Amino acid sequence: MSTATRVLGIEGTAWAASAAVFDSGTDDVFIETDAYQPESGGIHPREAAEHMHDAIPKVVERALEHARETQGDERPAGEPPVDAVAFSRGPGLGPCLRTVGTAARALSQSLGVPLVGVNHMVAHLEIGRHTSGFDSPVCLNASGANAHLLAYRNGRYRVLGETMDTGVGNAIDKFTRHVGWSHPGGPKVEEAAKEGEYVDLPYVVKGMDFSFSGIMSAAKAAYDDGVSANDASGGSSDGSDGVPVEDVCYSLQENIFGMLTEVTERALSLTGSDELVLGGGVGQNARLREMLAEMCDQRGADFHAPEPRFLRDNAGMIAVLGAKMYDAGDTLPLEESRVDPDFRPDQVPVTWRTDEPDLELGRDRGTVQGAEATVDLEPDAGRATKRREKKSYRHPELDERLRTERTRLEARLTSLARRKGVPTPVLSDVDPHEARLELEYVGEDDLREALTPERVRDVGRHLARLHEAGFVHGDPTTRNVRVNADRTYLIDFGLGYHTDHVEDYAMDLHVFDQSLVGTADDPDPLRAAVREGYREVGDERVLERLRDVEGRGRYVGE
Ligand SMILES: C[C@@H](O)[C@H](NC(=O)OP(=O)(O)OC[C@H]1O[C@@H](n2cnc3c(N)ncnc32)[C@H](O)[C@@H]1O)C(=O)O
Ligand SMILES: Nc1ncnc2c1ncn2[C@@H]1O[C@H](COP(=O)(O)OP(=O)(O)OP(=O)(O)O)[C@@H](O)[C@H]1O
Ligand SMILES: [Fe+2]
Repeated sequence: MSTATRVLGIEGTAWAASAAVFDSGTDDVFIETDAYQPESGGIHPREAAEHMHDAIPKVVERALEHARETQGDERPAGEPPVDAVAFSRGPGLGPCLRTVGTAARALSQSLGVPLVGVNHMVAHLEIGRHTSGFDSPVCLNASGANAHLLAYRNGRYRVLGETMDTGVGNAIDKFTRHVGWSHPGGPKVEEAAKEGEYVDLPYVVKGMDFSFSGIMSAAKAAYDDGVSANDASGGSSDGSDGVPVEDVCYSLQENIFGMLTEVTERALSLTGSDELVLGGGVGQNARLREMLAEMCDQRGADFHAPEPRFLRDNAGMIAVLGAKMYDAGDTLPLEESRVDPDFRPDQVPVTWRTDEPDLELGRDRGTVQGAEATVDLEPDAGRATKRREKKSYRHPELDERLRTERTRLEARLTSLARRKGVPTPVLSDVDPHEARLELEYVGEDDLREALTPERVRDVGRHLARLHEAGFVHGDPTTRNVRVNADRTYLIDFGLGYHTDHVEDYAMDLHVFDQSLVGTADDPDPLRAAVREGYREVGDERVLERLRDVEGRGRYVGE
């Protein structure tokens, strides 16, 4: 008797009407996809749902035919060709999800097998874990409607960082619509970029979060009017007065993928993981893969990108995760099988993993590789020397700009913070052109290794003090706080800036919050503590805005 599990997967969250069969015995994944192609503009939810309605029965039939043909002797004729029907429950476009949900329920009934409800974004991640064989990777999901970093901890995939506005593919697609190219835009930008040169565009990261709206408006303006920070060029090759479209495409890729690579490196540094997998349709982009591979290579991490058929939306990933869930007994009663357009990956109880990774978090000595810098630590001499090394994955012009700017800012804000009563290292030397700082060695441990509610409350007070003084830290993570028996120091101010916007203050707290979620087994008491500390010193409106930031449905849609 065979112990292999066979699962039919169905995917239809947006554009891909797809069915697949996964056999855990042979590891074979058969995928049949019928893509929806809008006649003009982007994806129309109703039209897409009609496509699902027409195409799903056909792709399912072909997948089941394949299952029957390869059935072998273990499954007597007359028995169902699969053990379960797995389907994407969300996130995605409501009309599409409902159409596919109905089809999946009907199939589960007619085949007489259980239903498995899969989170599409977790499937994007798990397919990479499956094909890489990695134990506990950080995952970058770069898809159309989403962009986020996930890491497993204590029974959940935690969101370490994410887009504050649109998904990465949707951002690119909006630009290509603006220039009149057909959907999807990603491959066309990739092609055009091959002929492009670098022009300055905005670059926005906040800890492990990031935003695309500023860069996309700037890209459109550059294309329309030639408004670019270092504009010296003439007309564009296609008749408008702006920057040549190839240059905009090239620079969009350099900045957007540079941002994604930077936040990914920060997530590796924060979690202590040395494995990365990529997921989502934008992962098919060769430049993004090149940047991630180079970054991983330089920090000694392993990088895996699944083959393209597993990156873009496909039912193969739904079938593979469906089989793991089925084997764990994680099936879905019909009456609870409602779809959820806003289904977040961190809502999913991870039933199919029993292993808890042991992150090797040790006390740092000698030379430490942060996400941005190499730091020589000499506790006995009381000195830390920080160098922002060149990042070869980044365009040299952008790289130079970021390293110099951040070194200057770190020097200035580290000192300013101390004057405002927040413990920080004393600065003894700074060289912005070499991107080098010499600082006092502070604390005994990173907060990450010594998390207590008291210390976290301290951080809340410290952040409030910075905000009262009109600036943000920019990257307050549990690794950028140093602690000893009686003090809690903030370090690494390179992403800080002056601002009087409540939104920026709330984001600062949100970044710290997400790092707690990413590093603590039981983050809730700590999350409460940071708010208590903040409330003692800071403005209640910031905490109110924080609730808004958290409540924003940033998933799906444009
Ligand atoms: C919820 C679900 O419906 C959604 N699916 C989705 O976005 O489809 P996906 O196949 O993962 O990604 C499609 C996106 O991937 C982009 N894309 C495809 N090839 C690309 C390339 N070579 N370079 C850049 N982007 C590319 C497209 O422009 C499009 O925006 C999601 O996963 O967020
Ligand atoms: N002044 C200091 N005193 C003691 N330890 C320090 C000091 N500065 C840095 N470190 C240690 O080195 C690590 C990396 O430093 P830092 O955060 O400044 O670099 P980074 O590359 O910006 O890192 P990341 O982006 O990952 O936070 C810190 O987490 C801390 O453990
Ligand atoms: Fe997707």
